[in-house]
Amino acid sequence: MSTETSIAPATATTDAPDTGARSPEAAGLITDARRRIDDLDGRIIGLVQERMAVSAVIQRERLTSGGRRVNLSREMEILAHYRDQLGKPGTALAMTLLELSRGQI
Ligand SMILES: O=C(O)C(=O)C[C@]1(C(=O)O)C=C[C@@H](O)C=C1
Repeated sequence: MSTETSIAPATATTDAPDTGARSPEAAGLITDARRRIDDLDGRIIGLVQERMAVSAVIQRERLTSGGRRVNLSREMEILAHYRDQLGKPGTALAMTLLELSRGQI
């Protein structure tokens, strides 16, 4: 048996992960765009973790000074900001960020 028969052809469609595309061109474009999305997601997660750390500093300072962990008027500002920029789903995103940053209330 020759090696040629046992090796799959190295085309874009066979090399790419499942993209759902129906042409090598579309598969290539989708694979490149998915790499950018993976990179953006990694940066977004890093920013969320940075936000959590900054929020923890604020909360610790307020608690140590005798205040409360939560500041609802500030949370309303943040929710409004996200809603203004992203619409209704922005509110849900901000609520998730707040929960990640200060836990459930
Ligand atoms: O801005 C503050 O005062 C914070 O404590 C930060 C933060 C936030 O993560 O955005 C966290 C808890 C508060 O309830 C409000 C906002």
